[in-house]
This record gives sequence, C-alpha cells and structure tokens, in this order.
Amino acid sequence: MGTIGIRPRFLVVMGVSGTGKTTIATGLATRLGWHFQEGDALHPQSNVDKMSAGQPLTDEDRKPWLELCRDWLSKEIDAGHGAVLTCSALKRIYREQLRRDLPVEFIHIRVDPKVLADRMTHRKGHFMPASLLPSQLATFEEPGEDEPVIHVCGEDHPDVVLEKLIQQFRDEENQKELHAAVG
Ligand SMILES: Nc1ncnc2c1ncn2[C@@H]1O[C@H](COP(=O)(O)OP(=O)(O)O)[C@@H](O)[C@H]1O
Ligand SMILES: O=C(O)[C@H](O)[C@@H](O)[C@H](O)[C@H](O)COP(=O)(O)O
Repeated sequence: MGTIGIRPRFLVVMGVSGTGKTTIATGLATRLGWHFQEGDALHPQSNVDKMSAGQPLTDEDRKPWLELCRDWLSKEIDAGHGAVLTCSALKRIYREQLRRDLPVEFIHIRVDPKVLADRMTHRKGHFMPASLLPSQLATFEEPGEDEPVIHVCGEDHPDVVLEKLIQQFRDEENQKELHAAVG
C-alpha cells in the first residue's frame, strides 16, 4: 500500500492533444507519490519534427514510440512503484500495444472539441499546433467497454478530476477488502 492507502497502479492518461493529460497525470503522481513520465518526451525527434510541421503521425511513426512507452511502464511494474504516463493512445491497437501482457489501466479525459481548440490556441511553448486537432479527433477511437478505462470529464477543474479519481481508487480498495473479509 502507498502512503495514503492506495495500492500502486500503472496508469496511462490518454486522450487527444490538449485534453489535460499532463495536468492530470502530474497531479496524480504528485498526490500519490507515484512516478511520472511525459509520453511526448519519448517521441523520436522525427515524430516531433513531423508534428511541429503540422503533419499527423502514421501508425508506423507511432509504433516505436508506443514501444518505448510500454518499456517504461514495464520497468515501473517490475519495480512495483505506482506510475503514471501520458500518451494519446488514440486507437485501440495502440492501447493493446501499451498494455500487452501488462496490468496497465487507462484514464481517458473527455473534452468538447471547441474547448480543445481554444486551449491549444492559447497554450504556449508546445510543439503541437492547433491545426492538428482535427486529425487527432478523426483518428481517435472511443475505448470499448472491454478495455480497462476510467473516463473523466476534462472540463471540470483539475482538482475536481483528481479528487474524484483518488476517491474512486479508495472505493475500489475498500470494496476489495470487503470482498476479502466476506469471501
Ligand atoms: N481541466 C482543465 N481546465 C482548464 N484548462 C485546462 C485543464 N486541463 C488542462 N488545461 C489547460 O489546457 C492546456 C492543455 O493541457 P495539457 O495538460 O498540456 O494537455 P495535454 O497533455 O493533453 O496536451 C494547458 O494550457 C492547460 O493548462
Ligand atoms: O499520437 C499522436 O499523434 C501524438 O502523440 C499526439 O497525440 C500528441 O498529442 C502529441 O504528442 C502532442 O502532445 P500533447 O498531447 O501533449 O498535446
């Protein structure tokens, strides 16, 4: 158990560009004392150059990047330390690649596209241009019920999102303890 009674989890905070992945993932890592990795920092330079030039990535571009993301998760799982990674994880096959043989869960942040466009236009110091938002939205595949995904509303204040998530983690721990005691 961690310092506030929550077992280590291995989370990918996902969603299209501008949904607040970095904001939520760093908030969770800070509050829970877990390790954090910015998925954007694992992109090969060729991917960053492509996105900076306003070109969307292809499946082939994303494959080696997703493998680096999975490697990071795998190392954290071996170490047994709670961990949070940001990664757009737009398609089901990408999410399958990330969690292949690993107990990885996703937190999907939903935000209205109009709000996203506004956020991306005002965000400073980031390589991702707002012009790539339509291709992000077109590529995105809504996670299925069979995928290990928690959905959150990214239009709430980040503190509200974080409180709800941590409460959900606590509730799940309590349910497990109850089942163990009864069963
Ligand atoms: N819940 C939120 N409400 C309002 N603005 C937000 C929220 N989450 C993030 N932002 C802002 O939106 C922009 C994108 O957030 P960021 O965390 O970088 O998203 P992502 O990592 O998904 O691209 C930033 O300027 C950030 O401050
Ligand atoms: O798969 C992709 O097309 C990219 O990973 C993309 O989804 C990601 O969003 C960018 O790296 C920009 O970074 P932000 O998501 O932080 O805006």
